[in-house]
This record gives sequence, C-alpha cells and structure tokens, in this order.
Amino acid sequence: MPVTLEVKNHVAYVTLNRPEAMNSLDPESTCDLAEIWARVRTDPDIRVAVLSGAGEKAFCTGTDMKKAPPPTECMAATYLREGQPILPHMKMWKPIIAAINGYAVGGGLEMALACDMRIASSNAKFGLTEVKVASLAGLNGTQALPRAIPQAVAMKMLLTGEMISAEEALRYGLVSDVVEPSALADLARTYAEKIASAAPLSVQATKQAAVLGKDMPLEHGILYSHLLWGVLRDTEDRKEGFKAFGERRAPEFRGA
Ligand SMILES: CC(C)(COP(=O)(O)OP(=O)(O)OC[C@H]1O[C@@H](n2cnc3c(N)ncnc32)[C@H](O)[C@@H]1OP(=O)(O)O)[C@@H](O)C(=O)NCCC(=O)NCCSC(=O)/C(=C/c1ccccc1)CC(=O)O
Repeated sequence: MPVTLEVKNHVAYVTLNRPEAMNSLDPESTCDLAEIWARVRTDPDIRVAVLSGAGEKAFCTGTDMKKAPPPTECMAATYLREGQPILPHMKMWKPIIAAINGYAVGGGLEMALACDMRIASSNAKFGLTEVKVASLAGLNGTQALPRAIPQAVAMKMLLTGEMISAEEALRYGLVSDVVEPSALADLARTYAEKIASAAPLSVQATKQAAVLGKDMPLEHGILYSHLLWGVLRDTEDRKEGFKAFGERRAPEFRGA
C-alpha cells in the first residue's frame, strides 16, 4: 500500500509508504490519502492523527515527478469541479501532527504546513523547491510558509528553492521539537496520546477557535472562542472532567 493507516489508542498513524521514491506522491498515494483522511475525519474512535513517512530519509518530497500523469482535461474543468487535490482532504477539526523524519520538500512540506503540530528528526530538511522544476508551491506553500516563519527566510526559500536544516526550522519556529531520528516516533506517539486522552470535543473546538480565530480581528476571535466555550459548557465530558478532578482520578471522556 502506498499509504498505510493504523489506529491505536484513538490515534490514527498515517504513513506514506514509498521510501524507495522518498515517499513522493504518485496518483495512488493521493487517492489513498483522500480515503484515509475521510476515515480519520469521520471515525469517532479516532481523536488525533500522526502523518509520517516510511524509512529514515524522507517525510515526503512532493509530487512524484516520474509518475505524474499528463492532464486529460483542461485545468479549468478540474479546478472548478474538484478544486485542488490533497490538502482539502486534511481539513478537519481533529488535530494532525506531522512527524517529519527526513526531507519535507515541495508538496511534502506543504502537507506538513497543513498540519497543526510539526516535530522533526535532526536529519530533516525543509524546502519549497518547486521553482527548480518549473512549478509553484501551489497547495499552500506560497501562503502558509510566509505566515509560519519570518518573511525574509520564507521568501529566500520560495525564490531560491534552498532548503533549511532541522536546526534552522526549530530556530524559525517551523517545528516545535527536534529529536534524534530514533526518538521521533516515540515523541509523536507521546504528543498524540496526550491529545487523545483529553476531551475530544474540547480539543476540536480549541483547534477551531485557533484556526478560524487567526483570520479574525482579535475582538471577534475572543467573542467566537467564548461562544465555543459555551458550546462545550453543557457537555457530559465537561461534567466528567470537573468530577474526576474533585475525585482525584483520571477522567473518562466519551466525546459527548
Ligand atoms: C530530496 C532530494 C534532494 C534527495 O536527494 P538524494 O540524492 O538524497 O536522493 P535521490 O537519489 O534524489 O532520491 C532517491 C530516489 O527517490 C526518487 N525521488 C525523490 N524525490 C522524488 C520525487 N519528488 N519524484 C519522483 N522520484 C523522487 C529519486 O528519483 C531516486 O530514485 P532512483 O533514481 O533511485 O530510482 C531529491 O530526491 C530531490 O530533490 N527530490 C525532488 C524534490 C522536489 O523537487 N520536489 C518538488 C516536486 S513538485 C511538487 O511537489 C508540487 C506540488 C504540487 C503543487 C500544486 C498542486 C499539486 C502538487 C508541484 C507540482 O506538482 O507541479
């Protein structure tokens, strides 16, 4: 399978599984990802996802340029029917953690930018190299990178196609943690299981407030987050969270 899914302890582990091609995205991988993200979004047993690449060399190097099929119709027809591929399938309120275990290049970095948390191994490298192959970081790269890191660094990366190291990515805030390659999967699991042990509706509402609020004036964002707090106020899980605290025990959340 070009992409695999394993679900354990409410965590979906989504792994790009073409290490021989640096986990680049061929048409089958793109189809698999669409199905897998649909399952992650709708399966109530899944509370959080971890996206990673198989092997130790690459997270994902973007489009498989050796297997990209020639277009069968004009772009206007595809665009107006389907919009863009890949990232819309990742749109959900469940958090997604990118565990970047090597090269995150082109569409690979763009997928990582669409995730909510990014952690990396010390051998990771990050680049939007599309200009070098006569293309454009057209999933989200030209928009998301300058919003994620300092503009000057983002523009250097976008215009020259130069890559940055894991250490630089940490310094610029592109990733939150850098660890040895052998420690990355454990760290991803630790973060994912922490998120999965929290109340699922609370986690999803928190992501929604942060994601939607970012594009609102501050006052509107604060009002919106208060409304979301109100939505959560009467949930069974909130009662359980407060009760468990009083009884000095771990809460049992049901997402209700
Ligand atoms: C990442 C590298 C710098 C690593 O170099 P290294 O020398 O360590 O390893 P290689 O020998 O180069 O790679 C090993 C093996 O993997 C194959 N490989 C790697 N990446 C790809 C790829 N993207 N497509 C196909 N095959 C790949 C490589 O050919 C080797 O195979 P072998 O010869 O052993 O059979 C280096 O690999 C590198 O620079 N890779 C390319 C990175 C890149 O340019 N990525 C951008 C692609 S374009 C893109 O992602 C786009 C996304 C998009 C935008 C908008 C809408 C949809 C998608 C743009 C687009 O599609 O137009």
